[in-house]
Amino acid sequence: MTDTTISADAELLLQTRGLSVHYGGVTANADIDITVGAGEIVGLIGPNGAGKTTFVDAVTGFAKSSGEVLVSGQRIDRASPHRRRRVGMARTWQAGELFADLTVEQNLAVAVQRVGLRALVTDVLNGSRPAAGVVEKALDVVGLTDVADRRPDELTLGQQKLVGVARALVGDTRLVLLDEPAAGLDTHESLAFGDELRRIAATGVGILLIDHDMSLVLDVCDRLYVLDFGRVIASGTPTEIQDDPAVVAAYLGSAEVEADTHAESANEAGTPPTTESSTTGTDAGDTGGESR
Ligand SMILES: Nc1ncnc2c1ncn2[C@@H]1O[C@H](COP(=O)(O)OP(=O)(O)OP(=O)(O)O)[C@@H](O)[C@H]1O
Repeated sequence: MTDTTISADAELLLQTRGLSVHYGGVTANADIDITVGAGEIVGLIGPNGAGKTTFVDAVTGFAKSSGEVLVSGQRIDRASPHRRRRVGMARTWQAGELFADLTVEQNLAVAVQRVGLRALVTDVLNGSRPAAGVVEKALDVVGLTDVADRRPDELTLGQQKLVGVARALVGDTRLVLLDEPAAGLDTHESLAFGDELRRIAATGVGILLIDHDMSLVLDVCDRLYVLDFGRVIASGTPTEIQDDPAVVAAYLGSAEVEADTHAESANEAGTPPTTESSTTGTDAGDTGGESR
C-alpha cells in the first residue's frame, strides 16, 4: 500500500490512529489511520457497507469507537459531538435535506444556532467574529451570496447541495466531512460542484469527501483512502488508486471472481476466455453495491 501523508508544508487538521468501531459482531471500522491536511481534499471511498459513514460517525462522536482522533493535534476522541464541533470540525449527513420554508440564509442561521448560542454570545462579548457575519462568510465561500434570500426550491440541485456544505462551514469550521454531498447530481452539475469544493479547499479548509461518483472523487481529490470491510485496503493519489489491483478487486468483488472462473473453465475446455471483466476501477463505483 502506498504511504499516504499530507504534503510537508500542509497543517495537519485530522488524524486518526487505530480507529475501530464494532456493532455487535460486525467490525465496521478496523484500525483506521487517516490524515487530512489544511487545504486538502481527501477522498474516502469503498463499496456499499465498507464503513465510510461509520468512520465519519466515529470521528464526529456519533458512533462509539476505540483508537485516537486528533483535530489540529488535539485528542477529541472522548469528547461529545457538540464539543467536537467546537474545535472547528463539521459534517454533513447523507440525507441532508434543507428546510423548505426557510431561505438559504435562514437555513444557515439555523446551523449557527446549532453550533451553540453560548459560543456566539462569547464571541460577541469578546468583540470577535460577530454572529451576523458568520452566515455571510459561509455563503461567500460557496458562492451563494446572490441567492441568499431564495428558498431551496428556487435553486438548482447543485446549489441546494452547496447550501448543505455551507451549513457545515458556518462558524470557524476548518475541517469538513462530507457524506455523499453530490448524490443525485448529473455529470455537469457534479463538475461544477467539484469546482466549488476546490474553491473551498483553497481557503484552507480540509475536506474529507465520501462519494460514489467516481469521476467527481478522482477528479477533485488530492489523495484517497479505499475502505473494504472496514479496513483501509489502499491509499494514494487518484492515479495510484485506479491502478491498485486490491481496489479493482474490492469493487468488482464476485463479478471479477466469476469472470476469472469463466476464463479458467474456458481455458480448461480449450476455448478462448471471455472478456466480460473489462470494467475498470474508474467506473467501478457504480457497481460497488451490486457486488456485495
Ligand atoms: N447503527 C448500526 N448498527 C449496526 N450495524 C451498523 C450500524 N451502522 C452501520 N452498520 C454496519 O456497519 C457496516 C458499515 O456500514 P456503513 O454505513 O458505515 O458503510 P458505508 O461504506 O457508509 O456504506 P454506504 O456506501 O452504503 O453508505 C455495515 O455492515 C453496516 O451494516
